[in-house]
Amino acid sequence: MSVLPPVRRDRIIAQLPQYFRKEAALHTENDFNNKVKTACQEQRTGTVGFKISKVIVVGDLAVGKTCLINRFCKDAFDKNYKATIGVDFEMERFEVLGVPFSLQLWDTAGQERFKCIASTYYRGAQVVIIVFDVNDIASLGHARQWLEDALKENDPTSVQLFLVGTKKDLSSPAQYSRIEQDALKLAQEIRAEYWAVSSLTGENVKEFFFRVASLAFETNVLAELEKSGSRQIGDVISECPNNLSMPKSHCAYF
Ligand SMILES: Nc1nc2c(ncn2[C@@H]2O[C@H](COP(=O)(O)OP(=O)(O)OP(=O)(O)O)[C@@H](O)[C@H]2O)c(=O)[nH]1
Ligand SMILES: [Mg+2]
Repeated sequence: MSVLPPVRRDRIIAQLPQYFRKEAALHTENDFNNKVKTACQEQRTGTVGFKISKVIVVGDLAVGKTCLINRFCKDAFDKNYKATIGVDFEMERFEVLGVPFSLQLWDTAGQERFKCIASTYYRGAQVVIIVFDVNDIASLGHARQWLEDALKENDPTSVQLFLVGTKKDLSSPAQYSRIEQDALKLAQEIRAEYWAVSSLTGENVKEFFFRVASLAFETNVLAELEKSGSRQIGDVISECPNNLSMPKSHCAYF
């Protein structure tokens, strides 16, 4: 039997990391959902501790998808461009509110000729991260197409979306604030949470991935609680004679 090493100390999340911009956040609560906190304290998180959530990272070629993942996972930055061919992935293990939780980060190719291979890996994603370069308005314009492609393979109602602008270090404050207006507008329209980062300096990179891990974790725990809640109700109903659809407390049989 293989025993996993403990989660790295710098991957422990004890509090909900805050959003980047209030106008485009998946939610604006200051803390984890109370039901989630209680479930974690009482160790009622079901299978979440064994789960690996799939995250796909998509966007135009050379916008900085690989660098973003490498900055977080390896704390490294390469200034030379090496196109991703097809896909690549990294595993990241976290501990959220004392519960182990893993993200599988799929780095996909932005180049048209590799897109076909990459898109076969989109299926089963819980999180979709659409990346654009804050210095290249065209890459923001293509975000909708990337989203459409990613959602073809997934259930749009259950996917958590993030829109991330990269290479913030190359942009002047004035240039940046212009593109941010457009990015915020798009993020609101597609219901994505917006972030701007620099993989060169590391600005906001860890904060961003901690936010992704936390929101994915929270959603998983809530889904698990809902599932176990409906299972209990379902079990009780099936024990009632003559298919009487009433809760156990109201069932004359007991
Ligand atoms: N200054 C700066 N350069 C960056 C940043 N992120 C990426 N780059 C550079 O942008 C180029 C492309 O980065 P990649 O991460 O390889 O781009 P990609 O999106 O993975 O590209 P594909 O794999 O072809 O889809 C490289 O030369 C990186 O060094 C950043 O935050 N700041
Ligand atoms: Mg790449």
